[in-house]
Amino acid sequence: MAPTLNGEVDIVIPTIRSLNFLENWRPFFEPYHLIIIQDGDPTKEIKVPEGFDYELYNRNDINRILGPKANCISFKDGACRCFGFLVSKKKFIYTIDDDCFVAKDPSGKEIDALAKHLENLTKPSTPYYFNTLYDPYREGADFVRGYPFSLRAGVPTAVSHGLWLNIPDYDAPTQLVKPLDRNTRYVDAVLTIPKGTLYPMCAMNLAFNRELIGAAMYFGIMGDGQPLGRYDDMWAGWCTKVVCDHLGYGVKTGLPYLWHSKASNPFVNLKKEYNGLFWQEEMIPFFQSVILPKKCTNAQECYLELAKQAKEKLGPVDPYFNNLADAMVTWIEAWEEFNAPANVKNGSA
Ligand SMILES: O=c1ccn([C@@H]2O[C@H](COP(=O)(O)OP(=O)(O)O[C@H]3O[C@@H](CO)[C@H](O)[C@H]3O)[C@@H](O)[C@H]2O)c(=O)[nH]1
Ligand SMILES: [Mn+2]
Repeated sequence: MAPTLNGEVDIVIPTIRSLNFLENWRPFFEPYHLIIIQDGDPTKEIKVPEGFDYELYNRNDINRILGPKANCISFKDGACRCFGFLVSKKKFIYTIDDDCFVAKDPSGKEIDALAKHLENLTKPSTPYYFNTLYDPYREGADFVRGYPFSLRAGVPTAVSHGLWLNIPDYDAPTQLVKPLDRNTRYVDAVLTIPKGTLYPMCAMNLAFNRELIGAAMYFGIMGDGQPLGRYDDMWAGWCTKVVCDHLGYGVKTGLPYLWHSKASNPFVNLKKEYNGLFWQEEMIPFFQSVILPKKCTNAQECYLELAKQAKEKLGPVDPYFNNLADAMVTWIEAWEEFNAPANVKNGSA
């Protein structure tokens, strides 16, 4: 059974809408602390349903707390959520969108998504050799015949990527041509993504070990004033995967599911994503060819090296990547300020 670990988990929610969805999660989220990032107009009053333990930050708070470094936190894009990762002091983060609800498994039972993520994160991963029965650490499963005993201890899990029933995480062109597509397929599986394989990470239903990989879970500069939006989680997913591969951590995908209720507007999304649809053809090969030096032994060091290589290799694609690489460095400066053991800053609003 999944551990509760409520003193060790923060739930981070970016929002431009309302937090009514929390009512649906009440039995599952009430024991935990919420960090809410209110995006858009900071003068708008946002209601948090009674009984939840939370801290809330709007743009004015972010500017006040980070000063000049606030320019590494996006405005008018879900990427703003990474401010919550920065100010958290917990070991684990679960981040979820405000249009996501509790899904049911095929037996009709409500899925406790956070509990399943914690189970994924507290059990090892197997990135070096694929187990054909998927997660060998699940009850009722094990390593299959031919699985080397030397690899059966696995490696620490840094990221748990959950999936979505109902509205799938499509890009704008796919949304435009398949507006009625709904995901009804519940696949009862958790897989470790093999070492050397990238994946499109979605932040709608995502958990990670902040101590292991938090410094690399930066969502970039997107949205207002930038030529790119909605690639926040993709960028963070590519960065964290290459860092996990280098440091020997695992990334899992599959269970748990949640119910994604609202399709964002595909025309608006197309405008935001437009450059990314071209640039991803350069970004992904870049990440596929990144080699991090042996001297990088933690997420911060890896991330600074990644920023350097991104500037060198992607800067010529578009000047945007020079700014993104600079923002990555600013993020690490902020991360070190907030997370230095001797200098733990109180980020409370
Ligand atoms: O300007 C904004 C826009 C949105 N948010 C908050 O971010 C999440 C996700 O937004 P939304 O539901 O509109 O987007 P989707 O297309 O369904 O989600 C996917 O796009 C990803 C890329 O950003 C995202 O991670 C995916 O899940 C909601 O909570 C919005 O309120 C925002 O803060 N600012
Ligand atoms: Mn959504």
